[in-house]
Amino acid sequence: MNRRQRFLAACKSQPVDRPPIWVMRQAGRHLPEYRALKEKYSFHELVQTPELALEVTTQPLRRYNMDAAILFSDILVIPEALGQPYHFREHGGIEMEYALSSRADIERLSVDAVEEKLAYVPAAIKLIRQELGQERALIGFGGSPWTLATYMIEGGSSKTYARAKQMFYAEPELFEALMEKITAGLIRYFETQIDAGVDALQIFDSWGGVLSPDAFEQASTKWMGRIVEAIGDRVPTIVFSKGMHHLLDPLVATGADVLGVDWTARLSQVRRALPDNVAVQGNLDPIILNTTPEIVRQEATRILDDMRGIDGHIFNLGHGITPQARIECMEALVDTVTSYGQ
Ligand SMILES: Cc1c2[nH]c(c1CCC(=O)O)Cc1[nH]c(c(CCC(=O)O)c1C)Cc1[nH]c(c(CCC(=O)O)c1C)Cc1[nH]c(c(C)c1CCC(=O)O)C2
Repeated sequence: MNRRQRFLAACKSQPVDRPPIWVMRQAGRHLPEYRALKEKYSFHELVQTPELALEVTTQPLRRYNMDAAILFSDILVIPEALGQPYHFREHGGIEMEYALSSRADIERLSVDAVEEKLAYVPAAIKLIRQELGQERALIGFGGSPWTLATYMIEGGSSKTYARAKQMFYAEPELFEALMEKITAGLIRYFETQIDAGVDALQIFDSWGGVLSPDAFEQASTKWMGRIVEAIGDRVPTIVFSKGMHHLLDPLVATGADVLGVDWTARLSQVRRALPDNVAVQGNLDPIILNTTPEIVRQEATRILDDMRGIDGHIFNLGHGITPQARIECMEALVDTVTSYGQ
């Protein structure tokens, strides 16, 4: 069983020799070689130039013996392709060029140019696929419609999500019109990723956790379910809804093969509460990677022991790695998981 096969088997809850591992946001600021590239190129240049996206995607694989690569890109390329560009704030966080507020703003968004505007993505995927061969899995991704809507309605990163929630509750028709457009754009985007050669797709529902249970179904999982249905069985799907492991029914109803789980839940309990054919991905607290290799080994082993003998586990963090993560800690993590049980 090679690394790609191990990853794909775990996605389908089939038995594997050990859990496959990859790390959310594995490419990026914790790597000195990424920071060196950022001296020369902007984030947008890295994302939009296939050769540079290939380089950044494969940087973590050269250091760590990971089972899967994740395409280097961002969830915000979809709002950008629909007509709402993004930038970075001086002191962290996202700033959209404007905030959506009226029907006219939403009508102006167009899904027609998604393939053309994001043509650099399949181009990068083909290069990465060539480099990885069939040895390691390649994961494509996008944001969930709800998570993207928060950036689009708030006009950037938000602490309260008040404007997005207000539109959902008080202007349901407007909200639906926006969600229809985002979802249609995402489906076209995911299809181009599949055609270009990704092995699996992850939907990042990073801000699902700010919603009430009923709103979570209406504003988030309903739309993710449409996307999963459109993807069908062409590639496995992973839905990561941060902070939502207490609402497994709507997450299972999306039809996803794998559910991402954050660090606040005991993974074996979540897995046991799920149907046999729904796997879990997670769930080390990312902050542990800022401590010491000894602590990382101890905490990763706790998760591995907890999941011992249970099929359908992809090892990952409970959310993205932080820029402060130490290389020695990442090495210890990957070593602990890849040598487990041998
Ligand atoms: C919410 C979200 C975004 N982008 C993403 C999410 C969902 C994942 C999550 O919940 O963690 C997803 C994402 N963003 C990036 C990836 C690359 C693939 C990977 O290695 O996982 C992925 C999967 C690169 C990136 N995306 C970004 C960086 C850092 C850019 C830099 O080099 O400064 C990277 C490597 C920028 C980004 N993009 C976004 C934010 C909030 C930021 C940070 C802004 C800041 O505070 O500086 C939006």
